[in-house]
Amino acid sequence: MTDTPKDLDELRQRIDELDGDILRLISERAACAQRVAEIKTVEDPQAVFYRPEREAQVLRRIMALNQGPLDSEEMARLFREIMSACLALEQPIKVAYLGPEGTFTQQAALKHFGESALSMPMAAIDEVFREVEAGAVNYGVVPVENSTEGVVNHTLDSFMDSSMRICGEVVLRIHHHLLVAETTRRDKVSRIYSHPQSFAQCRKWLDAHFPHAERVPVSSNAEAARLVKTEWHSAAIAGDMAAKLYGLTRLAEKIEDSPDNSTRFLIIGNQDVPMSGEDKTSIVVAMRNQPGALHDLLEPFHRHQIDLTRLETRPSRSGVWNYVFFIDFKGHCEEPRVAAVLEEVQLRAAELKVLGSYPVGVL
Ligand SMILES: C=C(O[C@@H]1C=C(C(=O)O)C=C[C@H]1O)C(=O)O
Repeated sequence: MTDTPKDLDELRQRIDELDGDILRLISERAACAQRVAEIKTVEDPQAVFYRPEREAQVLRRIMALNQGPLDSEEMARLFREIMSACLALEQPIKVAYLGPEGTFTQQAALKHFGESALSMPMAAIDEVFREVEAGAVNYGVVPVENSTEGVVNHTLDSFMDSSMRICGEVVLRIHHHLLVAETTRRDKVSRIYSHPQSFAQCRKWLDAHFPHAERVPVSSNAEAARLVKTEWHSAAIAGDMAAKLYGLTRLAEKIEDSPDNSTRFLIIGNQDVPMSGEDKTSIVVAMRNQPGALHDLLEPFHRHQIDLTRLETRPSRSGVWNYVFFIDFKGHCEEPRVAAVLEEVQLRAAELKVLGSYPVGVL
């Protein structure tokens, strides 16, 4: 922009011009993405258009280039939607998530794939796995750990019986609100519905503000929001998606006890994701039950200076090995250093399964 427009009319004219430019550029970008899809289809008629590593690179580049005034995350969010719409031109991506509609998992699915994805609620985590395995959907989204409540065991257990790969991760800041309906008598709230995890995450706030209200655990936050619609003396603890879905208003906002309450979700699919430049790998390892087993398992990571980001233990269900370890670490299995560690672990372990290498969550 050479000279600064001075009055409102001029500014609005300039905005119209810029919108025209943006429109033209987005259309040109969409045409390029369509062309990429055509080339992919010629190479392989069954080609998967969605490329997690490429999308992560696009978003990271945008964040690095951004100079404001919008913050980088906001800018990446806009580009996330542009990519989502471009991809949907070819085929809207189908994503199964742990439902019902209005849960944080749906929010995570849309944050990762954008609003043009078709998201389908499933009743349980193993159903999400089954839908992906059966090819009914392209990907699945399941919660795996919460910063205050810890690991989601169902998800880890599902990986033990499944051949699904991890294709990505997404971290969502979890904000809980106390929600009421238009008909709720706000001064007479005597019952609060929520998911047990959300109750746990808001326990101190509830003790301070609603010590006498009955806390009724239900299967999801969205279910809690639905129930509130029918009862004048009830409130729900749930997030923005559920509030919007059921037309509830916030009696109190962000009532979670820990201000950086977040949940990590995994994207599961049946694709091996190439390197993006900033990746993580997840493995599950069964060790023989003998003294020093955990030390033997971790020693190669230490020696090759590989950063562990998570270690979980689950009882093995086979009975032969007592415990299995879920390990996340920085790096991609195609990197020589990571390949070397995995080879060593393989020798020491009773069983090793690489669940996937995938881009570190960008948004
Ligand atoms: C265009 C491509 O395909 C898809 C669309 C992308 C985009 O709009 O930038 C990026 C990765 C893929 O999910 C590609 O592989 O480059």
